[in-house]
Amino acid sequence: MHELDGLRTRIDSIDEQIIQLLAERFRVTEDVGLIKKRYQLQAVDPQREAAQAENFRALARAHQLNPDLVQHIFSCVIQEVVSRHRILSITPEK
Ligand SMILES: O=C(O)C(=O)C[C@]1(C(=O)O)C=C[C@@H](O)C=C1
Repeated sequence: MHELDGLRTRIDSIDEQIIQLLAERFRVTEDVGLIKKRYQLQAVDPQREAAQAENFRALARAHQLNPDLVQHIFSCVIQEVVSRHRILSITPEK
């Protein structure tokens, strides 16, 4: 159906943009991980995460999204970042 195809094309394009931004975010957090390793900082920063959570929820509400859903999505992303930082911290330098 032509009507549906047009909408699906837009969805695919939005999904691609989300993935590009996600990849960019992981590149930035990789740099954060290197700094944390250099200064022997903890992978998790609870204060920073609490501030981010407040911001995510406010942004979600401003965009008429479910704050719990947005929080959940970012929690998954941040969990992956923390796990990468932990691996990086125990990986010997080349
Ligand atoms: O800002 C940091 O300290 C990060 O390591 C990045 C990040 C994030 O992905 O946003 C990940 C883990 C921290 O607990 C807080 C935030």
